[in-house]
Amino acid sequence: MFSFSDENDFSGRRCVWVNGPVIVGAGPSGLAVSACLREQGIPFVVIERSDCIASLWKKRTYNRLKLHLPKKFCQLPKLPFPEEYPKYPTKKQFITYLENYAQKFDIKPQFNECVQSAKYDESCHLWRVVTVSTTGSTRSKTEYICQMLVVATGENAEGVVPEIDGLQEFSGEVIHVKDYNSGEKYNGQKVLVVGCGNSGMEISLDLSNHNAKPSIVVRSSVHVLPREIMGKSTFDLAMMLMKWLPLWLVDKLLLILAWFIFGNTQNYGIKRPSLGPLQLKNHHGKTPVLDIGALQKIRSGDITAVPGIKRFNCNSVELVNGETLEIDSVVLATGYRSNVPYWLQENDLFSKNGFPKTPFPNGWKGKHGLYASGFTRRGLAGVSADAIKIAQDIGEVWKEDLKNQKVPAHRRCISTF
Ligand SMILES: Cc1cc2nc3c(=O)[nH]c(=O)nc-3n(C[C@H](O)[C@H](O)[C@H](O)COP(=O)(O)OP(=O)(O)OC[C@H]3O[C@@H](n4cnc5c(N)ncnc54)[C@H](O)[C@@H]3O)c2cc1C
Ligand SMILES: NC(=O)C1=CN([C@@H]2O[C@H](COP(=O)(O)OP(=O)(O)OC[C@H]3O[C@@H](n4cnc5c(N)ncnc54)[C@H](OP(=O)(O)O)[C@@H]3O)[C@@H](O)[C@H]2O)C=CC1
Ligand SMILES: O=C(O)C(=O)Cc1c[nH]c2ccccc12
Repeated sequence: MFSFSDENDFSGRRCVWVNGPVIVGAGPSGLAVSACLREQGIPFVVIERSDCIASLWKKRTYNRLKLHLPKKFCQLPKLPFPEEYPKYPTKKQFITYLENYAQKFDIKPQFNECVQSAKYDESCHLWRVVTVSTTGSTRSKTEYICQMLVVATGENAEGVVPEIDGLQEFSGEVIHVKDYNSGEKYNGQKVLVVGCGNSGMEISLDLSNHNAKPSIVVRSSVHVLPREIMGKSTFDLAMMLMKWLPLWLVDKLLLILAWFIFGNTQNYGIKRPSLGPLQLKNHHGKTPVLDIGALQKIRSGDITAVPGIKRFNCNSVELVNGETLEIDSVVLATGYRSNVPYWLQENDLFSKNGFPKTPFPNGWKGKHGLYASGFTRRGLAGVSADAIKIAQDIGEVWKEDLKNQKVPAHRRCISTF
Protein backbone atom coordinates (compact mmCIF):
# COMPACT_ATOMS: atom_id res chain seq x y z
CA MET A 1 0.00 0.00 0.00
CA PHE A 2 1.44 3.38 -0.97
CA SER A 3 -0.27 6.59 0.07
CA PHE A 4 0.19 10.24 -0.83
CA SER A 5 -1.75 13.48 -1.10
CA ASP A 6 -2.22 14.35 -4.71
CA GLU A 7 -1.30 17.99 -5.26
CA ASN A 8 -3.46 18.12 -8.37
CA ASP A 9 -6.54 16.98 -6.52
CA PHE A 10 -8.08 20.18 -5.21
CA SER A 11 -10.58 18.32 -3.04
CA GLY A 12 -7.56 17.41 -0.88
CA ARG A 13 -8.35 13.72 -0.98
CA ARG A 14 -5.67 11.27 -0.08
CA CYS A 15 -4.75 8.73 -2.76
CA VAL A 16 -3.72 5.19 -1.86
CA TRP A 17 -2.29 2.72 -4.36
CA VAL A 18 -3.18 -0.78 -3.32
CA ASN A 19 -1.09 -3.72 -4.37
CA GLY A 20 -3.67 -6.53 -4.44
CA PRO A 21 -7.44 -6.41 -3.96
CA VAL A 22 -9.51 -3.93 -1.99
CA ILE A 23 -12.17 -5.69 0.10
CA VAL A 24 -15.17 -3.62 1.15
CA GLY A 25 -16.65 -4.78 4.46
CA ALA A 26 -15.14 -6.47 7.53
CA GLY A 27 -18.00 -8.82 8.34
CA PRO A 28 -17.67 -12.61 8.05
CA SER A 29 -17.43 -12.35 4.22
CA GLY A 30 -14.63 -9.78 4.16
CA LEU A 31 -12.76 -11.65 6.90
CA ALA A 32 -13.10 -15.02 5.14
CA VAL A 33 -11.77 -13.67 1.82
CA SER A 34 -8.93 -11.93 3.67
CA ALA A 35 -7.93 -15.14 5.49
CA CYS A 36 -7.82 -17.14 2.25
CA LEU A 37 -5.69 -14.42 0.61
CA ARG A 38 -3.36 -14.19 3.60
CA GLU A 39 -2.68 -17.94 3.33
CA GLN A 40 -1.50 -17.41 -0.24
CA GLY A 41 0.66 -14.44 0.69
CA ILE A 42 -1.43 -12.00 -1.37
CA PRO A 43 -1.62 -8.47 0.06
CA PHE A 44 -5.01 -6.74 0.44
CA VAL A 45 -6.75 -3.80 2.07
CA VAL A 46 -10.07 -4.14 3.93
CA ILE A 47 -12.27 -1.06 4.26
CA GLU A 48 -14.94 -0.95 6.98
CA ARG A 49 -17.42 1.86 7.70
CA SER A 50 -17.74 0.93 11.36
CA ASP A 51 -15.06 1.08 14.07
CA CYS A 52 -14.80 -2.69 14.45
CA ILE A 53 -15.02 -6.02 12.63
CA ALA A 54 -18.38 -7.87 12.44
CA SER A 55 -20.38 -4.71 13.10
CA LEU A 56 -23.68 -6.39 12.21
CA TRP A 57 -23.10 -8.90 14.98
CA LYS A 58 -21.64 -6.45 17.49
CA LYS A 59 -23.87 -3.43 16.98
CA ARG A 60 -27.00 -4.35 15.09
CA THR A 61 -28.28 -7.56 16.67
CA TYR A 62 -30.18 -8.24 19.89
CA ASN A 63 -28.54 -9.63 23.01
CA ARG A 64 -30.18 -13.06 23.14
CA LEU A 65 -29.32 -13.96 19.53
CA LYS A 66 -27.77 -17.37 18.86
CA LEU A 67 -26.78 -18.89 15.54
CA HIS A 68 -29.80 -20.86 14.39
CA LEU A 69 -27.91 -23.35 12.25
CA PRO A 70 -25.52 -25.85 13.90
CA LYS A 71 -21.97 -24.55 14.20
CA LYS A 72 -20.59 -26.90 11.53
CA PHE A 73 -22.57 -24.88 8.93
CA CYS A 74 -21.41 -21.52 10.24
CA GLN A 75 -17.63 -21.73 10.56
CA LEU A 76 -15.42 -19.76 8.21
CA PRO A 77 -12.64 -21.34 6.11
CA LYS A 78 -9.45 -22.48 7.81
CA LEU A 79 -10.57 -22.13 11.44
CA PRO A 80 -13.12 -24.46 13.03
CA PHE A 81 -15.17 -23.33 16.03
CA PRO A 82 -13.63 -24.32 19.38
CA GLU A 83 -14.63 -27.84 20.50
CA GLU A 84 -16.18 -26.51 23.70
CA TYR A 85 -18.62 -24.22 21.84
CA PRO A 86 -22.22 -25.44 22.01
CA LYS A 87 -24.07 -26.67 18.92
CA TYR A 88 -25.68 -23.22 18.51
CA PRO A 89 -23.08 -20.63 19.55
CA THR A 90 -24.29 -17.44 21.20
CA LYS A 91 -23.77 -14.07 19.57
CA LYS A 92 -20.96 -13.38 22.08
CA GLN A 93 -19.21 -16.65 21.22
CA PHE A 94 -19.56 -16.00 17.50
CA ILE A 95 -18.03 -12.53 17.94
CA THR A 96 -15.13 -13.97 19.97
CA TYR A 97 -14.57 -16.53 17.21
CA LEU A 98 -14.48 -13.73 14.60
CA GLU A 99 -12.09 -11.64 16.72
CA ASN A 100 -9.74 -14.63 16.97
CA TYR A 101 -10.13 -15.22 13.26
CA ALA A 102 -9.08 -11.65 12.41
CA GLN A 103 -6.13 -11.93 14.79
CA LYS A 104 -4.97 -15.33 13.49
CA PHE A 105 -4.91 -14.12 9.90
CA ASP A 106 -3.57 -10.68 10.83
CA ILE A 107 -6.51 -8.80 9.32
CA LYS A 108 -6.36 -5.11 10.16
CA PRO A 109 -9.11 -3.21 8.34
CA GLN A 110 -9.15 0.51 7.65
CA PHE A 111 -11.93 1.36 10.12
CA ASN A 112 -14.33 4.32 10.06
CA GLU A 113 -14.23 4.66 6.28
CA CYS A 114 -17.43 4.26 4.31
CA VAL A 115 -17.14 3.49 0.61
CA GLN A 116 -19.05 6.20 -1.19
CA SER A 117 -18.31 5.22 -4.78
CA ALA A 118 -16.36 2.64 -6.76
CA LYS A 119 -15.85 2.85 -10.48
CA TYR A 120 -13.73 1.04 -13.02
CA ASP A 121 -11.47 3.46 -14.87
CA GLU A 122 -11.23 2.17 -18.45
CA SER A 123 -8.35 4.53 -19.23
CA CYS A 124 -5.96 2.79 -16.84
CA HIS A 125 -7.81 -0.50 -16.21
CA LEU A 126 -8.09 0.12 -12.49
CA TRP A 127 -10.80 0.49 -9.86
CA ARG A 128 -11.15 3.83 -8.12
CA VAL A 129 -12.73 3.39 -4.70
CA VAL A 130 -13.62 6.57 -2.83
CA THR A 131 -14.24 6.50 0.92
CA VAL A 132 -15.43 9.14 3.32
CA SER A 133 -14.31 9.18 6.92
CA THR A 134 -17.12 8.38 9.36
CA THR A 135 -15.42 10.04 12.32
CA GLY A 136 -14.45 13.64 13.06
CA SER A 137 -16.04 16.70 11.54
CA THR A 138 -13.92 16.96 8.39
CA ARG A 139 -15.45 14.01 6.48
CA SER A 140 -12.11 13.57 4.71
CA LYS A 141 -11.98 11.50 1.56
CA THR A 142 -9.57 8.80 0.44
CA GLU A 143 -9.27 7.29 -3.02
CA TYR A 144 -8.00 3.71 -3.20
CA ILE A 145 -6.74 2.60 -6.60
CA CYS A 146 -6.57 -1.13 -7.22
CA GLN A 147 -6.76 -3.91 -9.81
CA MET A 148 -9.31 -6.04 -8.00
CA LEU A 149 -12.37 -5.19 -5.91
CA VAL A 150 -14.21 -7.56 -3.57
CA VAL A 151 -17.69 -6.43 -2.51
CA ALA A 152 -18.38 -7.86 0.96
CA THR A 153 -20.89 -5.35 2.33
CA GLY A 154 -23.54 -7.98 3.00
CA GLU A 155 -27.19 -8.76 2.35
CA ASN A 156 -28.15 -6.96 5.56
CA ALA A 157 -26.30 -3.66 5.07
CA GLU A 158 -29.32 -1.39 5.72
CA GLY A 159 -32.58 -1.90 7.60
CA VAL A 160 -35.76 -1.69 5.52
CA VAL A 161 -38.20 0.86 6.97
CA PRO A 162 -41.48 0.64 5.05
CA GLU A 163 -43.78 3.58 4.51
CA ILE A 164 -46.98 2.81 6.37
CA ASP A 165 -49.94 5.22 6.52
CA GLY A 166 -50.04 7.24 9.73
CA LEU A 167 -46.74 5.94 11.11
CA GLN A 168 -45.57 9.57 11.54
CA GLU A 169 -48.64 10.28 13.68
CA PHE A 170 -47.96 7.41 16.06
CA SER A 171 -46.84 8.91 19.38
CA GLY A 172 -44.99 5.91 20.83
CA GLU A 173 -41.46 4.72 20.08
CA VAL A 174 -40.78 3.18 16.67
CA ILE A 175 -37.50 1.34 16.08
CA HIS A 176 -36.07 -1.01 13.51
CA VAL A 177 -35.09 -4.41 14.89
CA LYS A 178 -31.42 -3.59 14.17
CA ASP A 179 -31.65 -1.15 17.12
CA TYR A 180 -33.41 -3.62 19.46
CA ASN A 181 -31.20 -4.98 22.24
CA SER A 182 -33.54 -6.58 24.75
CA GLY A 183 -37.17 -6.68 25.88
CA GLU A 184 -36.21 -5.42 29.33
CA LYS A 185 -37.39 -1.85 28.84
CA TYR A 186 -40.72 -3.00 27.33
CA ASN A 187 -41.95 -4.61 30.57
CA GLY A 188 -45.76 -4.32 30.68
CA GLN A 189 -45.99 -2.59 27.26
CA LYS A 190 -48.18 -3.53 24.31
CA VAL A 191 -45.69 -3.85 21.46
CA LEU A 192 -46.50 -4.29 17.79
CA VAL A 193 -43.80 -6.31 16.01
CA VAL A 194 -44.11 -5.75 12.26
CA GLY A 195 -42.76 -8.71 10.26
CA CYS A 196 -42.66 -12.44 10.96
CA GLY A 197 -39.25 -13.57 9.68
CA ASN A 198 -36.71 -14.98 12.14
CA SER A 199 -36.15 -11.49 13.61
CA GLY A 200 -39.82 -10.76 14.24
CA MET A 201 -40.46 -14.19 15.73
CA GLU A 202 -37.40 -14.17 17.97
CA ILE A 203 -37.92 -10.69 19.38
CA SER A 204 -41.63 -11.39 19.96
CA LEU A 205 -40.46 -14.30 22.10
CA ASP A 206 -37.91 -12.08 23.86
CA LEU A 207 -40.56 -9.43 24.52
CA SER A 208 -42.94 -12.01 25.93
CA ASN A 209 -40.18 -13.40 28.16
CA HIS A 210 -39.73 -9.85 29.51
CA ASN A 211 -43.44 -9.54 30.41
CA ALA A 212 -44.36 -7.33 27.47
CA LYS A 213 -47.47 -8.08 25.39
CA PRO A 214 -46.35 -8.53 21.79
CA SER A 215 -48.56 -8.75 18.72
CA ILE A 216 -46.82 -9.90 15.56
CA VAL A 217 -47.96 -8.77 12.11
CA VAL A 218 -48.20 -11.64 9.60
CA ARG A 219 -49.25 -9.81 6.45
CA SER A 220 -48.77 -12.67 3.99
CA SER A 221 -47.44 -16.12 4.82
CA VAL A 222 -44.40 -17.78 6.33
CA HIS A 223 -42.97 -21.26 6.83
CA VAL A 224 -42.28 -22.01 10.46
CA LEU A 225 -40.19 -25.14 11.10
CA PRO A 226 -38.94 -26.39 14.45
CA ARG A 227 -35.22 -25.65 14.82
CA GLU A 228 -34.81 -29.28 15.90
CA ILE A 229 -36.73 -32.48 15.36
CA MET A 230 -36.11 -35.15 18.00
CA GLY A 231 -32.82 -33.55 19.04
CA LYS A 232 -31.53 -33.25 15.48
CA SER A 233 -31.21 -29.94 13.65
CA THR A 234 -33.96 -29.61 11.02
CA PHE A 235 -31.47 -27.89 8.71
CA ASP A 236 -28.99 -30.75 9.10
CA LEU A 237 -31.75 -33.26 8.45
CA ALA A 238 -32.79 -31.36 5.31
CA MET A 239 -29.19 -31.28 4.03
CA MET A 240 -28.93 -35.04 4.50
CA LEU A 241 -32.23 -35.74 2.77
CA MET A 242 -31.24 -33.47 -0.12
CA LYS A 243 -28.39 -35.83 -0.97
CA TRP A 244 -30.92 -38.51 -1.94
CA LEU A 245 -34.21 -36.79 -2.66
CA PRO A 246 -35.41 -33.93 -4.85
CA LEU A 247 -35.99 -30.59 -3.13
CA TRP A 248 -39.79 -30.70 -3.45
CA LEU A 249 -39.89 -34.08 -1.70
CA VAL A 250 -37.62 -32.91 1.11
CA ASP A 251 -39.97 -29.95 1.52
CA LYS A 252 -42.98 -32.28 1.72
CA LEU A 253 -41.27 -34.37 4.41
CA LEU A 254 -40.30 -31.27 6.40
CA LEU A 255 -43.86 -30.00 6.26
CA ILE A 256 -45.27 -33.34 7.44
CA LEU A 257 -42.85 -33.33 10.38
CA ALA A 258 -43.71 -29.70 11.15
CA TRP A 259 -47.42 -30.58 11.06
CA PHE A 260 -46.87 -33.36 13.62
CA ILE A 261 -45.09 -30.94 15.94
CA PHE A 262 -47.12 -27.73 15.44
CA GLY A 263 -50.40 -28.88 13.94
CA ASN A 264 -51.92 -26.53 11.38
CA THR A 265 -50.25 -23.13 11.94
CA GLN A 266 -53.09 -21.42 10.07
CA ASN A 267 -55.31 -22.15 13.07
CA TYR A 268 -53.39 -19.50 15.02
CA GLY A 269 -52.95 -16.94 12.27
CA ILE A 270 -49.87 -18.17 10.39
CA LYS A 271 -50.58 -19.14 6.79
CA ARG A 272 -48.00 -21.21 4.92
CA PRO A 273 -46.73 -20.18 1.44
CA SER A 274 -47.73 -22.52 -1.38
CA LEU A 275 -44.08 -23.17 -2.33
CA GLY A 276 -42.17 -25.40 0.12
CA PRO A 277 -39.65 -23.92 2.62
CA LEU A 278 -36.40 -24.90 0.86
CA GLN A 279 -37.72 -24.15 -2.61
CA LEU A 280 -38.83 -20.73 -1.39
CA LYS A 281 -35.39 -20.11 0.14
CA ASN A 282 -33.57 -21.27 -3.00
CA HIS A 283 -35.72 -19.48 -5.55
CA HIS A 284 -36.76 -16.32 -3.67
CA GLY A 285 -34.27 -16.05 -0.79
CA LYS A 286 -37.03 -16.07 1.82
CA THR A 287 -35.70 -17.82 4.94
CA PRO A 288 -38.07 -20.12 6.82
CA VAL A 289 -38.45 -19.38 10.50
CA LEU A 290 -36.50 -21.89 12.57
CA ASP A 291 -38.63 -21.74 15.67
CA ILE A 292 -37.08 -21.58 19.13
CA GLY A 293 -40.30 -21.16 21.10
CA ALA A 294 -42.33 -18.29 19.65
CA LEU A 295 -44.89 -20.61 18.09
CA GLN A 296 -45.77 -22.19 21.44
CA LYS A 297 -46.30 -18.67 22.82
CA ILE A 298 -48.57 -17.85 19.88
CA ARG A 299 -50.56 -21.02 20.56
CA SER A 300 -50.88 -20.16 24.23
CA GLY A 301 -51.93 -16.59 23.45
CA ASP A 302 -48.87 -14.90 25.04
CA ILE A 303 -48.03 -13.59 21.58
CA THR A 304 -50.87 -12.64 19.22
CA ALA A 305 -50.51 -13.08 15.46
CA VAL A 306 -52.41 -10.33 13.62
CA PRO A 307 -52.99 -9.62 9.90
CA GLY A 308 -51.57 -6.73 7.81
CA ILE A 309 -51.61 -3.07 8.83
CA LYS A 310 -54.05 -0.54 7.35
CA ARG A 311 -52.78 2.53 9.19
CA PHE A 312 -51.39 3.88 12.44
CA ASN A 313 -53.10 6.47 14.63
CA CYS A 314 -51.74 8.40 17.61
CA ASN A 315 -51.75 5.41 19.98
CA SER A 316 -53.24 2.58 17.99
CA VAL A 317 -53.03 0.58 14.80
CA GLU A 318 -55.84 -0.35 12.40
CA LEU A 319 -55.52 -3.76 10.79
CA VAL A 320 -56.77 -4.90 7.39
CA ASN A 321 -59.47 -7.02 9.07
CA GLY A 322 -61.01 -3.85 10.54
CA GLU A 323 -59.75 -4.49 14.09
CA THR A 324 -58.00 -1.70 16.05
CA LEU A 325 -55.26 -2.44 18.59
CA GLU A 326 -54.03 -0.03 21.25
CA ILE A 327 -50.23 -0.14 21.31
CA ASP A 328 -47.39 1.54 23.19
CA SER A 329 -44.52 0.96 20.78
CA VAL A 330 -43.54 -0.56 17.47
CA VAL A 331 -40.58 -2.70 16.41
CA LEU A 332 -40.10 -2.96 12.66
CA ALA A 333 -38.71 -6.42 11.88
CA THR A 334 -39.27 -5.68 8.21
CA GLY A 335 -35.98 -6.98 6.83
CA TYR A 336 -32.79 -5.65 5.33
CA ARG A 337 -31.31 -4.70 1.98
CA SER A 338 -27.98 -4.49 0.24
CA ASN A 339 -26.45 -1.01 -0.21
CA VAL A 340 -24.34 -1.88 -3.27
CA PRO A 341 -26.45 0.15 -5.77
CA TYR A 342 -25.71 3.31 -3.75
CA TRP A 343 -21.97 3.17 -4.28
CA LEU A 344 -20.91 0.66 -6.97
CA GLN A 345 -21.04 2.21 -10.43
CA GLU A 346 -21.38 -0.94 -12.45
CA ASN A 347 -24.29 -2.77 -14.04
CA ASP A 348 -22.89 -6.07 -15.14
CA LEU A 349 -22.46 -8.20 -12.00
CA PHE A 350 -25.02 -6.57 -9.69
CA SER A 351 -28.66 -5.85 -10.40
CA LYS A 352 -30.65 -2.87 -9.13
CA ASN A 353 -31.63 -4.72 -5.94
CA GLY A 354 -27.97 -4.93 -4.88
CA PHE A 355 -27.65 -8.70 -5.42
CA PRO A 356 -25.78 -10.47 -8.23
CA LYS A 357 -27.82 -10.87 -11.42
CA THR A 358 -26.73 -14.46 -11.96
CA PRO A 359 -28.15 -16.93 -9.49
CA PHE A 360 -26.10 -19.17 -7.19
CA PRO A 361 -23.53 -20.69 -7.73
CA ASN A 362 -22.41 -18.29 -10.48
CA GLY A 363 -22.87 -14.78 -9.10
CA TRP A 364 -19.49 -14.35 -7.39
CA LYS A 365 -17.38 -13.05 -10.27
CA GLY A 366 -17.77 -10.07 -12.57
CA LYS A 367 -15.58 -8.32 -15.11
CA HIS A 368 -12.33 -6.40 -14.57
CA GLY A 369 -11.43 -8.13 -11.29
CA LEU A 370 -14.76 -7.48 -9.57
CA TYR A 371 -16.08 -10.05 -7.06
CA ALA A 372 -19.24 -10.42 -4.92
CA SER A 373 -18.78 -12.25 -1.63
CA GLY A 374 -21.69 -13.16 0.66
CA PHE A 375 -24.68 -12.49 -1.59
CA THR A 376 -25.90 -16.06 -2.11
CA ARG A 377 -28.76 -15.92 0.45
CA ARG A 378 -27.25 -19.06 1.93
CA GLY A 379 -26.09 -17.71 5.27
CA LEU A 380 -22.58 -18.29 6.58
CA ALA A 381 -22.13 -21.50 4.56
CA GLY A 382 -22.60 -19.38 1.41
CA VAL A 383 -20.14 -16.81 2.79
CA SER A 384 -17.43 -19.49 3.15
CA ALA A 385 -18.08 -21.05 -0.25
CA ASP A 386 -17.77 -17.64 -1.96
CA ALA A 387 -14.59 -16.75 -0.09
CA ILE A 388 -12.81 -19.93 -1.14
CA LYS A 389 -13.74 -19.48 -4.83
CA ILE A 390 -12.86 -15.79 -4.89
CA ALA A 391 -9.50 -16.19 -3.16
CA GLN A 392 -8.58 -19.05 -5.49
CA ASP A 393 -9.45 -16.98 -8.55
CA ILE A 394 -7.52 -13.97 -7.26
CA GLY A 395 -4.60 -16.32 -6.50
CA GLU A 396 -4.51 -17.53 -10.09
CA VAL A 397 -4.54 -13.98 -11.51
CA TRP A 398 -1.89 -12.94 -9.02
CA LYS A 399 0.45 -15.82 -9.84
CA GLU A 400 -0.02 -15.31 -13.57
CA ASP A 401 0.91 -11.63 -13.22
CA LEU A 402 3.98 -12.51 -11.19
CA LYS A 403 5.03 -15.14 -13.73
CA ASN A 404 4.68 -12.69 -16.58
CA GLN A 405 6.49 -10.06 -14.52
CA LYS A 406 3.60 -7.77 -15.41
CA VAL A 407 4.23 -4.17 -14.38
CA PRO A 408 1.44 -3.41 -11.91
CA ALA A 409 -1.07 -1.36 -13.84
CA HIS A 410 -1.18 1.31 -11.17
CA ARG A 411 2.44 2.24 -11.83
CA ARG A 412 1.51 2.95 -15.43
CA CYS A 413 -1.43 4.91 -14.20
CA ILE A 414 0.59 7.35 -12.09
CA SER A 415 1.49 9.30 -15.22
CA THR A 416 -2.16 10.18 -15.75
CA PHE A 417 -2.04 12.53 -12.75
C1 LIG B 1 -29.94 -11.17 13.00
C2 LIG B 1 -29.21 -12.06 12.02
C3 LIG B 1 -28.86 -13.35 12.39
C4 LIG B 1 -28.23 -14.20 11.46
N1 LIG B 1 -27.94 -15.49 11.84
C5 LIG B 1 -27.38 -16.34 10.98
C6 LIG B 1 -27.08 -17.69 11.34
O1 LIG B 1 -27.35 -18.13 12.45
N2 LIG B 1 -26.49 -18.51 10.44
C7 LIG B 1 -26.18 -18.06 9.19
O2 LIG B 1 -25.66 -18.84 8.41
N3 LIG B 1 -26.43 -16.77 8.82
C8 LIG B 1 -27.03 -15.91 9.66
N4 LIG B 1 -27.32 -14.61 9.29
C9 LIG B 1 -26.98 -14.17 7.93
C10 LIG B 1 -25.85 -13.13 7.90
O3 LIG B 1 -26.00 -12.51 6.68
C11 LIG B 1 -24.48 -13.69 8.13
O4 LIG B 1 -24.42 -14.23 9.41
C12 LIG B 1 -23.26 -12.74 8.04
O5 LIG B 1 -23.24 -11.70 8.98
C13 LIG B 1 -23.05 -12.21 6.67
O6 LIG B 1 -21.74 -11.69 6.62
P1 LIG B 1 -21.28 -10.54 5.60
O7 LIG B 1 -19.87 -10.24 5.92
O8 LIG B 1 -21.64 -10.95 4.22
O9 LIG B 1 -22.21 -9.31 5.95
P2 LIG B 1 -22.19 -8.40 7.27
O10 LIG B 1 -22.02 -9.22 8.48
O11 LIG B 1 -23.39 -7.53 7.18
O12 LIG B 1 -20.86 -7.51 7.08
C14 LIG B 1 -20.75 -6.50 6.11
C15 LIG B 1 -19.83 -5.41 6.62
O13 LIG B 1 -19.70 -4.43 5.59
C16 LIG B 1 -19.73 -3.13 6.16
N5 LIG B 1 -20.18 -2.17 5.14
C17 LIG B 1 -21.41 -2.09 4.57
N6 LIG B 1 -21.45 -1.10 3.67
C18 LIG B 1 -20.22 -0.54 3.67
C19 LIG B 1 -19.63 0.53 2.93
N7 LIG B 1 -20.32 1.20 1.99
N8 LIG B 1 -18.33 0.85 3.18
C20 LIG B 1 -17.61 0.15 4.11
N9 LIG B 1 -18.12 -0.86 4.83
C21 LIG B 1 -19.41 -1.21 4.60
C22 LIG B 1 -20.70 -3.29 7.33
O14 LIG B 1 -20.50 -2.28 8.30
C23 LIG B 1 -20.39 -4.69 7.83
O15 LIG B 1 -19.42 -4.68 8.87
C24 LIG B 1 -27.94 -13.73 10.17
C25 LIG B 1 -28.29 -12.42 9.82
C26 LIG B 1 -28.93 -11.59 10.73
C27 LIG B 1 -29.32 -10.20 10.32
N1 LIG C 1 -31.16 -16.70 15.08
C1 LIG C 1 -30.80 -16.38 13.88
O1 LIG C 1 -29.85 -16.94 13.39
C2 LIG C 1 -31.52 -15.29 13.14
C3 LIG C 1 -31.33 -15.16 11.78
N2 LIG C 1 -31.91 -14.12 11.09
C4 LIG C 1 -31.66 -14.03 9.65
O2 LIG C 1 -31.52 -12.67 9.25
C5 LIG C 1 -32.09 -12.46 7.96
C6 LIG C 1 -33.12 -11.35 8.02
O3 LIG C 1 -34.26 -11.79 8.76
P1 LIG C 1 -35.45 -10.80 9.14
O4 LIG C 1 -34.87 -9.60 9.79
O5 LIG C 1 -36.46 -11.57 9.89
O6 LIG C 1 -36.01 -10.30 7.72
P2 LIG C 1 -36.89 -11.08 6.62
O7 LIG C 1 -36.65 -10.36 5.35
O8 LIG C 1 -36.66 -12.53 6.68
O9 LIG C 1 -38.41 -10.82 7.07
C7 LIG C 1 -39.01 -9.57 6.94
C8 LIG C 1 -40.46 -9.70 7.37
O10 LIG C 1 -41.04 -8.40 7.36
C9 LIG C 1 -42.30 -8.47 6.70
N3 LIG C 1 -42.64 -7.13 6.20
C10 LIG C 1 -41.90 -6.32 5.41
N4 LIG C 1 -42.56 -5.15 5.19
C11 LIG C 1 -43.74 -5.25 5.86
C12 LIG C 1 -44.85 -4.38 6.01
N5 LIG C 1 -44.89 -3.18 5.43
N6 LIG C 1 -45.89 -4.80 6.74
C13 LIG C 1 -45.88 -6.02 7.32
N7 LIG C 1 -44.87 -6.88 7.23
C14 LIG C 1 -43.80 -6.50 6.50
C15 LIG C 1 -42.11 -9.52 5.63
O11 LIG C 1 -43.34 -9.98 5.18
P3 LIG C 1 -43.56 -10.56 3.68
O12 LIG C 1 -42.99 -11.94 3.73
O13 LIG C 1 -45.04 -10.51 3.54
O14 LIG C 1 -42.84 -9.64 2.75
C16 LIG C 1 -41.33 -10.56 6.45
O15 LIG C 1 -42.20 -11.30 7.26
C17 LIG C 1 -32.71 -13.80 7.55
O16 LIG C 1 -31.86 -14.46 6.69
C18 LIG C 1 -32.85 -14.54 8.87
O17 LIG C 1 -32.82 -15.94 8.76
C19 LIG C 1 -32.69 -13.21 11.72
C20 LIG C 1 -32.92 -13.31 13.06
C21 LIG C 1 -32.40 -14.38 13.87
O1 LIG D 1 -29.89 -17.56 8.81
C1 LIG D 1 -29.93 -17.25 7.65
O2 LIG D 1 -30.23 -16.14 7.29
C2 LIG D 1 -29.58 -18.16 6.61
O3 LIG D 1 -29.68 -17.77 5.50
C3 LIG D 1 -29.16 -19.54 6.94
C4 LIG D 1 -29.79 -20.49 6.01
C5 LIG D 1 -29.27 -20.89 4.82
N1 LIG D 1 -30.15 -21.78 4.24
C6 LIG D 1 -31.21 -21.95 5.06
C7 LIG D 1 -32.34 -22.73 4.92
C8 LIG D 1 -33.25 -22.71 5.94
C9 LIG D 1 -33.05 -21.90 7.05
C10 LIG D 1 -31.92 -21.12 7.19
C11 LIG D 1 -31.00 -21.14 6.18
